[in-house]
This record gives sequence, structure tokens and C-alpha cells, in this order.
Amino acid sequence: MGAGGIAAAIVDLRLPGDDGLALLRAAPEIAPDVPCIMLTAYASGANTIEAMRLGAFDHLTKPIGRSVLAETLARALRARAANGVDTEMDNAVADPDDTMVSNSEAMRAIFKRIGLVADSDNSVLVLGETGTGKELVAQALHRNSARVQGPFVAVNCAAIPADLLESELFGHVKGAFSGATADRPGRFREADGGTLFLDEIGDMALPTQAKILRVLQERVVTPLGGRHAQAVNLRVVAATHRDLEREVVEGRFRADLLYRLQVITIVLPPLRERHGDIEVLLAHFLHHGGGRSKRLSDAALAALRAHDWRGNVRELRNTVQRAIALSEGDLIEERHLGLATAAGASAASVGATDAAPAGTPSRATGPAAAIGSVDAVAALADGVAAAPGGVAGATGAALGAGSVTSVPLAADVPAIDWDGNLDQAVAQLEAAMLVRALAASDGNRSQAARRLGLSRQQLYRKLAQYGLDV
Ligand SMILES: Nc1ncnc2c1ncn2[C@@H]1O[C@H](COP(=O)(O)OP(=O)(O)OP(=O)(O)O)[C@@H](O)[C@H]1O
Repeated sequence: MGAGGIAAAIVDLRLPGDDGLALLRAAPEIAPDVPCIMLTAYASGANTIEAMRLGAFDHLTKPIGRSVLAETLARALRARAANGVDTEMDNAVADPDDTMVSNSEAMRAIFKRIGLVADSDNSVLVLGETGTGKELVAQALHRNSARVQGPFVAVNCAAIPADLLESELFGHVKGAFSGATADRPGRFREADGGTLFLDEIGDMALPTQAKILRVLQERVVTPLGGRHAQAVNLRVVAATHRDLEREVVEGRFRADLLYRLQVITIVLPPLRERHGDIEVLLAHFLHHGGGRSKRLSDAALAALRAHDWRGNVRELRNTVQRAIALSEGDLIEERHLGLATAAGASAASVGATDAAPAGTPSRATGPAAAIGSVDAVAALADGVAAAPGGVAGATGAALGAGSVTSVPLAADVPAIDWDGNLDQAVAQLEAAMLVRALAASDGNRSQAARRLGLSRQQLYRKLAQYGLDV
């Protein structure tokens, strides 16, 4: 089949026989320079990324308005007239795992961008609040790149103490420092041939940033104590929830590293700005969290829709998992969600210094655990979210200003479902212990970390993980 006389193609995803992606794959041969617009009623993250990667001019969902279609066609024709569409192909097949669930235009734009930049070797900077899915974006970039057969190595720069991070990243030779009993390749070399994901790069110390910059510029790594630089071939994806421009202004982040990283930037919107996603994510986590047979009551759904999701998708996932565990029958009701009341939530989210307004209702019935410290109040308000059973057991934490500090008792530890999901039970216990340690330390995080036998970084990481870091 030739393409004589075709100026642009609108290709449906579901076609009899081979699908639209197969046609896209073949397009450079049969219809070079013809811009192809993918149109489907079955848009998913995976097929959007793949279509863009294969050189689709755009990826649209049905039903589609005439004006959008006309505007897209006009753009395609203009682009063709200006230059033609350069579609470089390979034989990679679409990744069947659609790990990123979404039903919002904002995320579709992200999927398109991932598809467009996945094959390049430029560094990518992924920005977004905690829990928005930055690591999933990094994984999708890797899976959809030519490096897919290579390793994907993730390093959380905030979770590793500054003095150990360099050896973690660049490796060391035996005897480089006391304790270096053997050579260690380091994460850069482990990621050779693949992708290195540097999470929380905004938390990295300045001297380490300088070394990262050198690796990006020169593509060589010198292990600590080593004399020879070793070549590495990898792509770096970095992420942070921090405002790096501000970090640069305040002298905590190197401008030259920022310029190098932000060649390609992907900014993930917070969940509260993509309401179309809440329901599909709920369905996804119900399905994958063992709650397939469970459904949400109308009031529960309304509460979930109205919640502001400061902890983004992670908070939503934790909320669903907890509700699955706490609901006895098939119906998940509002009380199983453990969402903070509006008053409690806003007091917590602005980090109010004087706790919630007097008379803030306690969230549940039962014995009240009154926590006086500001941090602990904030932690509890949001964290109940995360301190699931913690609160199932602790029930009724009264968030009153000036209330008497009392440390939740052992009875507050969640009722573990011994036959349930292990990760979930561990998470419940961890979150409950964090809340308890913070309360016992009057909100002093260093003290809480010591109590728990954690470093401060580990504690911060866990607080963020459970949405307790308000
Ligand atoms: N679109 C999505 N579909 C399905 N799951 C998602 C989606 N976005 C995020 N998640 C899930 O939410 C959780 C948090 O995602 P992820 O770790 O990628 O966020 P993050 O932005 O990297 O967070 P942090 O800044 O705290 O490291 C993970 O369990 C992830 O699988």
C-alpha cells in the first residue's frame, strides 16, 4: 500500500487485524512524512506513551469535538508543511503493564511527553509534590526507552546520610575508608546501560551535586579512593518535590546542575488538580488491594471526592488499603476511610501553630487520645490517614488547643489482620509507631527518630511515606 496523496492520517487504535499501533510502526515505510493522529476510545497511559514514542503527531480520545479535531489536523498539516514529521522507529513492542492509571487530560499530556522523550538520552527532571507518581514516570521513561533491557536503578538521596551517599553513588575501592572492606561499584556503575533514578535530588549536599555534574558532563565515575575514572553509559532521571529554582537562589542547589538536569522537565500536577483521576485510581487500588468485591457507599465516595489529597496518589492508595482492611463486609463506609475532618485537615495542612479551633470534633467515637504538641497534632490530623489502624484503635484523637499531652497507649496499636496483606499490616504498625513516637517526644523529630532507632533522614522519609510530614 502506498500513501500517495495522503496529507495526514487519523488512525483508530482498535482496527480489525493489526491495531493502530502496528500501523504507526509501519507508517515510516508506507507513508513517510505523513503525520498520524491516533484516535481512540480506549486511551491508556501505555498506549498514549507508545503512540507518541512511535511518532504519532498527537493522541486523541473519543468522543472528540469537531473543533479539537480540526485544530489538531491543522497543526499536523502545518507541521508537515514546515518540515515533515521525522519518525524514527524500532521494533519495540508496547509495554502491556499499564502501571499509571489516569483519566485526566493533565496526565494524558504527561504520558504524551513521556512517549516523546523516552528515547532520548538527555537527563530528565521530574517535579511534583510527594506521592504524585514521580518514580512511576521514571520507570515509564526507562521501560519505553531503548535502554529497557538494561537496569533501572533507583536511589533515594534523602534517605541516605550525606556522608554515605557518595560511596553509594560512586562506589569505593577496598580500604578507601574504615569499613570499606571490599570494592563496591556504586549505583552509577550498577545502572550502566540503563537508567539511574535519583529521587529527592533537591536534598543532596552541594559537594555531591558537584560530583554528579561532573559525571553528567564527562560520563565517567571515579570510585572513592580510586585512581581511575571509569566510563558509564546511562541516562539520569532526577526527581524532587522541592522548588529547585528557589533552592538555587537560596544557595542550596547548584545552578549549573539544575540547567543540565532541566533539559527535559516533566511536572506532575497534584491529585487535587486532576479530579478525573480520583475515581479510576480508587477502582484501581480497590482491585489491586484485595477489595475487588467491595464497593464504596455514596457518602464515602463523596468524602473521597471532596478530600484535598495533600499526600496525593500515595495517600489515596493508603486510604483505600486501610478501608479495605477495616471494613468488615462488602461496603466501605465513610468511617472506614479515616479521612481528617475539614477543620482538622486544614489546620494541619497549614501547619497551624495553635492546633485546631476549639471544639474541633474528634474524628471517631471511643476513648480520646489527646495530643497537645503542634507537630503531633498536625501529624495526627493528616496522619490518621496514614496511621490507619493506629487510629482505628486509637479512636477519637481530640485535636483541641492546649489539650493535655498523653501518649497513646499500647492499645492504640492497630488491630493487625494476621491473615491479611503483609505490606499493609507492616505499614499500619509503622505508621502507628511513628505517631506514637512523635507524641511521646512532643513532636521533636530528632528525639522521635532516636526512640525508633532511625536516623533523622529515615524518619523524614517514613513520615513522608505515610503522609505524616505536614
Ligand atoms: N497514576 C498512578 N496510577 C497508579 N498508581 C500510582 C499513580 N501515581 C502514583 N501511584 C502510586 O502512588 C505511590 C506513590 O508514587 P511514587 O512513589 O511514584 O510518587 P513520588 O512522587 O515518587 O513520591 P515521593 O516524592 O514521595 O518519592 C506509589 O505506590 C505509586 O505506585
